[in-house]
Amino acid sequence: MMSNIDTLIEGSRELGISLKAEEIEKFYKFKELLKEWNKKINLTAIEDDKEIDIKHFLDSLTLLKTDYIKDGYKIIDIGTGGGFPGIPLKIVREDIELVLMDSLQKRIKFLDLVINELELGNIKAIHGRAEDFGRDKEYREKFDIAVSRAVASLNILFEYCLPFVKVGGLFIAMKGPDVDAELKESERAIRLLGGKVLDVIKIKLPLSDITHTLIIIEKINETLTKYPRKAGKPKKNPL
Ligand SMILES: C[S@@+](CC[C@H](N)C(=O)[O-])C[C@H]1O[C@@H](n2cnc3c(N)ncnc32)[C@H](O)[C@@H]1O
Repeated sequence: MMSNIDTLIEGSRELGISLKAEEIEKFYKFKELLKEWNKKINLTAIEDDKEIDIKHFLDSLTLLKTDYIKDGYKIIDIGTGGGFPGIPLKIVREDIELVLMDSLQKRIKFLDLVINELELGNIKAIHGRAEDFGRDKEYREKFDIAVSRAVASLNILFEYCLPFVKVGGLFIAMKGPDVDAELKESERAIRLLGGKVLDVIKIKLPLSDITHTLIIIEKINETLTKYPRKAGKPKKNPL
């Protein structure tokens, strides 16, 4: 059986990424912190080493299978939880400027510790709801790319995420294998928020038979000031 580190190395190679020794060390440290803190606060249901590698680390890195993430881009990870996909992305892409956002304070506290221990630069973790930050002028339409994994269904997620993206920028939703129905139901939301579907990419997770989907939305118009609506409203009454 492959050892822990082999899964990560082999799997990232399958994604076209060749990890440096110090990056592997950071993944390893991150995993130890994740497992340790998961005993105290709920961060992930996945606890097996190999599964963490595949379903958290490598899944996050599938973003780099696309060439949408350009050098020095300013990126926000909305509803990052235990740091996915943001932390793995930052470990291998020092060049990007990253904001991690989550509405649970305990998870932000954990991420501050991870950022510190892994000595990651040009990154911060902020506590709050997407609906509130999306109306804050320091964050609204300030990002080249917004990303989000496992946070809400698409019609809700677009209202959470598109307000952060600059016109000309992208929102990348990381989803499971079947997205057709969800995407169809969110056509109106995409349009109302100033977006347009640019690409739908199916990616097989390395060393597994799981297929995931990256939905790439281009921001073609400014988002109307009435969006996002008040905290809780997008989920209660999706567009
Ligand atoms: C199921 S977890 C997914 C975490 C991570 N993205 C992952 O894929 O492992 C969803 C996260 O989104 C956060 N969240 C849910 N609604 C939110 C909102 N309106 N604004 C900010 N964060 C939110 C939750 O606190 C939770 O940490």
